[in-house]
Amino acid sequence: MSTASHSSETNFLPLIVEPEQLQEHLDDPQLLIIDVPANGDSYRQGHVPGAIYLDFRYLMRGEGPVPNDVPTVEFLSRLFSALGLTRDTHIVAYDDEGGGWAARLLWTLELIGHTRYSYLNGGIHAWRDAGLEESSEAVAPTPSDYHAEILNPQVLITCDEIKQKLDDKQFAVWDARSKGEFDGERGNNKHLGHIPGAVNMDWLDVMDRHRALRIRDYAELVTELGALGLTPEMEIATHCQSHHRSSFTWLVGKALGFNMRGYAGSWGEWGNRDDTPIEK
Ligand SMILES: O=S(=O)([O-])[S-]
Repeated sequence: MSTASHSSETNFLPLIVEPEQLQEHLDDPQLLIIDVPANGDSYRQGHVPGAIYLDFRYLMRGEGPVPNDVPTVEFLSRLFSALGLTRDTHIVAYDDEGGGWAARLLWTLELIGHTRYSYLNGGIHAWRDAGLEESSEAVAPTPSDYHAEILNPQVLITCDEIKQKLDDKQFAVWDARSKGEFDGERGNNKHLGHIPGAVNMDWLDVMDRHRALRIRDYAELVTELGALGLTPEMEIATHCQSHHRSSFTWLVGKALGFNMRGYAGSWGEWGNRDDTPIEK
């Protein structure tokens, strides 16, 4: 069995890759394109040529008090071996919903120290919008022997850490849920509302609906986030209900140069405990 180590350092594609850029690299042997759609039929209907399919449910633990938590390292080792990850693989992830599940995959890779990755900006919608060729042929992965360990634990933030940091002026919480959930008017949790001091920018508002769900203009986003009190110097925890939508805000924050951490427990944990402060 191989031992855990960070991925190779140099990336041949940027963090956020455009369809045309990806197309130029489709034949690169180090490239592993992963389609992780919200709707399982999306892959069958058409995917980027050579892309393999990943069921998004494998990115969460699926059991225990916080089912949306990170899977065990044993599970992640099996998962990434089945997908064929090696230290030199450059992963490009995308989905059919503007980046939520793709970003959860990339966030998980960052957590295990595999930083050779990109997000296909806008996912399959942008690929289609660019008029590029699609395939409907299923691609089988070539398994590897990948040994996962949590090598970048700071990419994750826990409930207790957030509680301890709430009075820290250099710390902020970006709640990626809808306004209704943030205001405590919607949700199926024991307690509704938000983390005290959190700011709300819905993940959908980060996507450009006129540009096939690509990430909106960076300068505009930085200005809007700044107006909410989020700046690149701060440590920012982001969450939603189960760290799916907020994986995308984590990725976008990272692309903008912010210091982001993902709260995997999210409101599924915070809103169902009795020892967490809540504001409405
Ligand atoms: O998108 S979600 O994790 O909040 S259900």
